[in-house]
Amino acid sequence: MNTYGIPKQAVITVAGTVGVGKSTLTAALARQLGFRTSLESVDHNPYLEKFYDDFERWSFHLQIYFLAERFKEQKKMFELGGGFVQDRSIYEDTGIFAKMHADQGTMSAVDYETYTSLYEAMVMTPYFPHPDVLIYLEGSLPSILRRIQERGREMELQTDTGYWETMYGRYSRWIGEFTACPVLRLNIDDYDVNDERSMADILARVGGMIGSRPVRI
Ligand SMILES: Nc1ncnc2c1ncn2[C@@H]1O[C@H](COP(=O)(O)OP(=O)(O)O)[C@@H](O)[C@H]1O
Ligand SMILES: Nc1ncnc2c1ncn2[C@H]1C[C@H](O)[C@@H](COP(=O)(O)O)O1
Repeated sequence: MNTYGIPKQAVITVAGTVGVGKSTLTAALARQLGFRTSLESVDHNPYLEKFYDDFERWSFHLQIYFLAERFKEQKKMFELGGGFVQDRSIYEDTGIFAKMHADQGTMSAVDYETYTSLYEAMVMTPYFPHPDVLIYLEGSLPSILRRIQERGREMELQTDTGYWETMYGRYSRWIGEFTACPVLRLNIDDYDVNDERSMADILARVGGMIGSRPVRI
């Protein structure tokens, strides 16, 4: 247990829409806590650029790839006994991305069914304890679009703004119904990743939420 009341085997997940600041906050919190990070790899993803080029053709491949990557990360966190800050949850892959593409017809019904049954089989394994706290990052759509712009990933810049707007709306509804673990909602205007006190304040709130609840790993 550290000064924030966060057990050393805890798993904290940072969730939120593309560009909101998950990776940046994940790194800052892990540094402050002395935890490891579990990060999404964009650079080595063999499907992501193809997917942005042609959603219909590559949706299923990409979702299976992300599922496999998340599963490997999940297994690693489990085997190392926790102590991780994780960039994005598996709940978002299924509850936001896969569902959005299935609903808008860029993933076929049969592919979505296959994906969902694989996901359900995976979460039934012992490697899938829920995170101790999920930090949900939120902010205004213009601020988030600005961040996507400034980060400058070509494939995202070439994607229609409507895609990010739809995703933004889906995230807002999704988090309102999310019950898998305790949620700390954090507005992106209310913290500074370069300020230790600001990070300590977030961690104290996380510690308060974990409180005496048993850590699952
Ligand atoms: N607290 C912050 N203040 C200002 N800019 C930020 C902040 N957090 C992230 N950014 C910038 O916003 C962009 C997206 O951040 P990133 O952490 O990659 O988002 P995500 O992982 O959610 O896609 C990056 O250019 C990053 O430098
Ligand atoms: N499950 C996913 N399906 C489609 N696209 C996804 C999924 N998970 C992440 N992505 C995309 C979105 C971004 O372009 C990159 C990285 O996400 P970020 O929110 O910037 O960490 O991958």
